[in-house]
Amino acid sequence: MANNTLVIKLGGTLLESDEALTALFDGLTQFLNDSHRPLVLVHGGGCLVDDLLKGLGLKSTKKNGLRVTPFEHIPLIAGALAGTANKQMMAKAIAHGIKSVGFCLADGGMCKVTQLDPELGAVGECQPNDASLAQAVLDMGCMPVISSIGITEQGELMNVNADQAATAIAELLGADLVMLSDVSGILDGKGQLIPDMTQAKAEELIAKGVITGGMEVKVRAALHAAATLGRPIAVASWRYPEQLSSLLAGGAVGTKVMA
Ligand SMILES: Nc1ncnc2c1ncn2[C@@H]1O[C@H](COP(=O)(O)OP(=O)(O)O)[C@@H](O)[C@H]1O
Ligand SMILES: CC(=O)N[C@@H](CCC(=O)OP(=O)(O)O)C(=O)O
Repeated sequence: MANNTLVIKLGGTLLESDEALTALFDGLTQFLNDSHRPLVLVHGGGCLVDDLLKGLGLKSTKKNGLRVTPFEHIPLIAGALAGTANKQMMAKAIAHGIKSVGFCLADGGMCKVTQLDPELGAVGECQPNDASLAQAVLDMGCMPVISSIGITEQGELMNVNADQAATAIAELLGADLVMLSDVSGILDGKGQLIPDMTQAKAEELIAKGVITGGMEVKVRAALHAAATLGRPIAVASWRYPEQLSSLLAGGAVGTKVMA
């Protein structure tokens, strides 16, 4: 049987606008009604973490797009991502009549998470592991809503970049992957949308400093998923929900990342 599961990664800045979040869920509801495809959401929430840490007078830095996460910050970050962000996404789903279940990467052993680099602190690297819980939830007609908090085999909480988490979940389920961010796709040095992205082109633009920070992490994650899943990964905006059905039908919206 063909697997037509779709994983959508939602960038956290979406949570800063209730209007944009509602419009996006209107589009998702329409998509679910029209296509009846199993849908999984993986979400970020970096902006919520920024606000929380700033409010508490704590400094937070990023290294190559990844948040340096001192172990004393991880309970707060887990609260913002697996708590606030996850439940705000679920709340919007429920208000749209979409039955959903909120998870982190550790639930049911979905993903194996290990510490990425001691210099980054409690930052995790994520591998797909056990699909049975997510699949059972999809088979029940519910939508998994997954945050990027993971737990190591030693029982330590880890902060995983949400693009890397979405890639692992798409690989776990053999699903299509669409990454929705606050930009219309990958942009060139003049701010113009690049319709197609390959590994070679990405390396060139990263070396030139055109693709930086969070987008560098996203592009590398998308290239990884495109290679392992053998299909293009879309990077597009959550700002234009009216383009969602065309995008989800494989139309030319945003950037198509190919291995
Ligand atoms: N070449 C590029 N094209 C588009 N965005 C870029 C590029 N280089 C850096 N960026 C930055 O990457 C951001 C998107 O990454 P990120 O903030 O991690 O998004 P999200 O939270 O949606 O995952 C953009 O808002 C932009 O500031
Ligand atoms: C390690 C790391 O960088 N973790 C991210 C997790 C959240 C995230 O990726 O959120 P967005 O998708 O909204 O950017 C962070 O702490 O910001």
